[in-house]
Order: sequence, then C-alpha cells, then structure tokens
Amino acid sequence: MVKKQFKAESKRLLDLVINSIYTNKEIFLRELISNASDAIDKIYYKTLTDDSLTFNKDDYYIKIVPDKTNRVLKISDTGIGMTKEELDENLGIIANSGSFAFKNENELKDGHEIIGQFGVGFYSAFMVAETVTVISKAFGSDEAYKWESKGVDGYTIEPWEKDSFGTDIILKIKENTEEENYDEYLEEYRLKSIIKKYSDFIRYPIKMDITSTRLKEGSENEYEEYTEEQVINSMVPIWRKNKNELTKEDYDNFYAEKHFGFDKPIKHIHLSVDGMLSYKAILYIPEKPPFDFYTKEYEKGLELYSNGVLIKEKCADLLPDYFAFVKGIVDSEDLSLNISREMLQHDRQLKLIAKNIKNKIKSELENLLKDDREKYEEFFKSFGRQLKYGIYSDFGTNKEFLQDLLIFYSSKEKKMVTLDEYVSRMPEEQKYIYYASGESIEKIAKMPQTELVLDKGFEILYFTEDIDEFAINMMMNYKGKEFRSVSSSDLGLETDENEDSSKSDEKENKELLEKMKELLSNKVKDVRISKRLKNYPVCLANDGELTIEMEKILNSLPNNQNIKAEKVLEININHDVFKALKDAYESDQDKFNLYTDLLYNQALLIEGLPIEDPVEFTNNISKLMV
Ligand SMILES: Nc1ncnc2c1ncn2[C@@H]1O[C@H](COP(=O)(O)OP(=O)(O)OP(=O)(O)O)[C@@H](O)[C@H]1O
Repeated sequence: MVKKQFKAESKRLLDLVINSIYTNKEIFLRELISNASDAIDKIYYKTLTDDSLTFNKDDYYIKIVPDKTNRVLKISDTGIGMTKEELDENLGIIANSGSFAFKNENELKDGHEIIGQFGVGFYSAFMVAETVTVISKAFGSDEAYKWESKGVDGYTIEPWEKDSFGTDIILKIKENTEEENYDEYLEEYRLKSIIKKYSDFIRYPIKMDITSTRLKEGSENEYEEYTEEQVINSMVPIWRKNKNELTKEDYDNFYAEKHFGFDKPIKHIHLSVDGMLSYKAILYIPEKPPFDFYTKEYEKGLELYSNGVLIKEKCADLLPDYFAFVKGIVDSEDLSLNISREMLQHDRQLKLIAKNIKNKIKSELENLLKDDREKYEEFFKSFGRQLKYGIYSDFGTNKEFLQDLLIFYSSKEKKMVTLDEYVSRMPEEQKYIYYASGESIEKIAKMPQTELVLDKGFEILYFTEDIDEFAINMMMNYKGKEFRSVSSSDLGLETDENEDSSKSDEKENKELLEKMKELLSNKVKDVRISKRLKNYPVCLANDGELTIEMEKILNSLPNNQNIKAEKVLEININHDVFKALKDAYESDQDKFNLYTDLLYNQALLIEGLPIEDPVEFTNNISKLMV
C-alpha cells in the first residue's frame, strides 16, 4: 500500500489546524459531529430530488462510542459516506470542502442546514488523536475504504469491509501529558457534556451507550450496573419552535437549563426574523442582577449559534453595554464565520443583528413601562443604574435612545415617574426640571433646599443613586427643559418683587455677611441671604456645575483629586437665629464668631458632609450652654 503525502501547503495548514486555529481542544467533537450531520443532510437532500428514494428518519443517526481500554473513540454516522476518490480529495487536501461543493452543486441557498464550508474541521481530530482512521462506504456503492493518518506524515487508503453505508471515524486518543489530560475524551460524562454544549441542536439523534446503576430487581439494597442507549441531544431548539406552541413555563425552563440565572426572568422576547437578514433569537430580561453584575468580572454576551451549532458562548458584540443584563441566544444561518468557527470576523450581518436586537429590547422595555409599571419598577431597581451608565458613557452618544426608559421618584406623585410624565405636567411658569440628590428618599424629603420649590407647587425628582446627577448632567436637558438642582444658587424662581426685597436685604446686611465670609474664607465661596429657606436657619447651596452631592461621590472614589464644589452658605433672614446673629454682630464679636462657626457646621451636617473639627464643634456647643 502506497503512503500518499499531504500536499506541501496542506502540511503547513495541518500544522496550523492542530496547533493554532482552535483555542479549545474539545471542539474536535463538535467538528466531527457537524460533519456527520452534514453527511446525513446530504442523503436527505438527495431524497428531495430523487423520487425513488425515501428518507426514513429513524435510519439516520450519529453514534459516539468510547472504549477506555483501547483508548479509542468512535464517531459513526449513517450518512452519505465517501468513495475512494472522495476520501482522497476531501481528507487528502486540506481546505477542500466536499460539503461546500455539495451546497454549490445542489444550489442549496435558502434554508440549507449544511454546516461545513472551509474544509479544515476534520483535522481538528489530530488535536486529541495520534491516529485517525476513517472507514467509509458511499451511498449506493458496494465498496468500502479505510483512510488512515497519523497527521503530518501523510495518509493511506485501502479497501475495507463495511456492512452499511456511512462513515466511522476512529480516533486513537493521545496519551496524557503533563499539561494535557486526554483521558477525559474517553469519559462518558465529559463526552456527554461536550455534546450538550456544542451540538445539542443538531437535527439528528446523537446516541451514546450510557452506563448507570439501579436497584436490583427484588432486592432492597443491592445495585447493578446497566447500559442503555440514550439520545444525548435535544435536536429541536426551542427557538425554532412556533411561539404559539410554547408556554411561559417552556421559556422559564430554558432559562434555567441554560443557567442564565437563578431567578425567573421578568420578560422573554422570542424573535424570528426573515428577509434580508434572517435569524432567530430568544432574549430574557432577568429579574435580579447576578452577584457580579456591577463588577469588572461580569461578562456580557449572548450565545451565538450558526445552524444550531454553538459558535460562541458569550458573543459580546451582540449587546451594547447598557443592555449587558440581557441573556439569551441568537441563531443565524447568515453569519460569515471564520475558519476556526470560534471567532467572527467583523461581520456586517452580526452588526445588523446587534442593531436589530438593541432596538427590540428597547421597545420591549418601553412596552413593559407602559403596560406593567410594577414589573418595570422591579426591573429598574435591578438594572436602572446600568441604563444611567449608558446615558453617561460614550460622551452621551446614547442619551436620546435611553432617556425615555428612565424613572425617578417624584415629590408630587410619591412614586416613580418618567421624564415625559414630569415635563407634560409642568406649569407654564416653571423653567426647569428640578431634582434633589441625597442618600435616600426620606433624607431628601427633609432637605431645606427643597422648601421653596415645593412651596411653589413644583415637582422635584429625587436622585438617590450616585450616577444620577452625572447622567443628567450628560443629558443637559429633556425636551428642551434644562435640569436644575434644588441646591443650585440660581433656581430661576425670582419674581421681580422678591428679587428687589432680597437685594435690599443683602444691602442692609452687607457688612455682617462680609464678616461671615471672612471668617469662613477658606470654607465657602460666599455667604448670602437665602431666597429659598422658610423653616430652616441655614443651608449650603452651590455655584457652578459641580454639586455638593457630586463632590461627595468624586471624593469617595479611589485616587480622588479632592475636588470641591463651590459652596455658598445661605442664611434665612426671617429665622429667629438670624436676629440672634445680628445682635451678636452688633454687641459681642466673640459670640458672633461662635455663631458663624456653628451655623456653618449645621449646614454641613444637614448636607451630610463631615464636620471638619468635631471636637471644636462640641466645645462650641458647650460654650452656648454655660
Ligand atoms: N462523516 C463524513 N461523512 C461524509 N463526508 C465527510 C465526513 N466527514 C468529512 N467529510 C467530507 O470531508 C470534507 C472535509 O471535511 P472538514 O471537516 O475538513 O471540512 P468541512 O466540514 O467541509 O468544513 P469546515 O472546516 O467548515 O468544517 C467535508 O466537506 C465532507 O465532504
């Protein structure tokens, strides 16, 4: 028997396949099973065009048989098989795909399922096998042949015996090395899990003899081993089924089976898109974030299938970061895969699918917001923060896309409201969308800065998450209405009348205010008569873009630059405390200094900021008491 050499280029290519193309050795099984499935498909297509043939589904299957003793793994199929010439051409020339040629010859365009196209998958077997033997009998032929190779040094072909048509691939599994455990490819449970992972939705049954134990008949404590042939794959993927055939429970079960989460999804989206672009998808909006969701460790992505074969477990390109919480699968025949089938080249189709999916998720969230507020609020509790990050990041590129998905607690409604709802009920004279930031709704409700705005009957949105103000700053406005913090020194509420009276108050108390400013010179930018306070004696406001809440957040970050908001101490001229302050100013300088210090510290406390010198502060209070 003559040993044939692989063509020169083929040798290099073979080396590439074995050592570089695939990052994961276990995929050899996916490749061989895909070939077997293609081989059965080819018979199926033949029966479509040849009336003398019938396709009896039960006759077609793939069988996996591990033999630990001899270190042999056999993958058999009842497919179309190969003639001597085909063995030579398809397995002797690397990158020659008989399947690709078959697709072209038979002009299988739409709805084709054939997986092979590059003509390299078969050789991935050499990643785990020292010898690969192929015994094949072509459909309609009386002769069988054996092809055998140990890899780079060539292959042999000789006549062989085989009862029925189809192909057996026999792998002599490599011995273990220090780095690599090859034994696992002979273990029943491991093979089963590889099949489930990559080939669960191959349309033909993948069978294996599975050994289990059971109670011996008639005995109460004696067990026996028994072996039973089982079909390992589910065959028909749920996403290929008709929506009408599926219940919510089916979708929930699939979510659990796929380990997308321990929770129950809030919503599922089943897409079946045909036309220029065709794909199927099942997407889930989970109820709860996974424990690592808001950490760097969390990996977003959807499972990507091509013709039911798993290509990528987490295809990140399919989801924008702001929808990173979405789980699910996408299956498309239209993807241009690269040779390793593991990565996709920058694929136009993939981009289109991603865009489609993004829009679909958004519209489904909008529907949820409209139709089931309670559920939406539950969702928002879990993932609202991610949407806000989406508005803030990428320099606000996505702000318009996402803004209508935001909800905030409203002082007026005492519940979560959308920006659209807020703006649509704004009185004509209200210039801004007001918001107040703080740790919790309860704390914000007590903020002195909210008094005037509330008094005017205007609604305030309560911001309790650290990202809120940053996101809103990025948005700048909503439907032409600017956002304004209630702590801002300019609330846009001044009427001419109170503007005049506050001006005369400022004038009247100019020296007192100047003196206070001097005493607090390195702490506040200015001391002013407040236009907003009613019941409280003092508060802090801010000039400029950076609010006091933002200062707190920035300074809580590692490597913070100790950034300071421009603070203004505001005093309520109508409060009794002011009268006492004025008296002290006129008669007792020490007392005035003491009061100034106390008022400033009170303002800090109300704002939730730390007092710079707590010992001095308590001493000062003591001074008042004695
Ligand atoms: N079990 C099989 N039965 C019949 N023909 C097979 C079988 N396995 C491989 N072949 C033939 O060998 C060719 C080469 O297989 P190989 O897996 O290398 O490439 P492919 O499946 O065509 O493409 P890809 O690299 O995309 O998997 C196939 O196109 C097919 O014609």
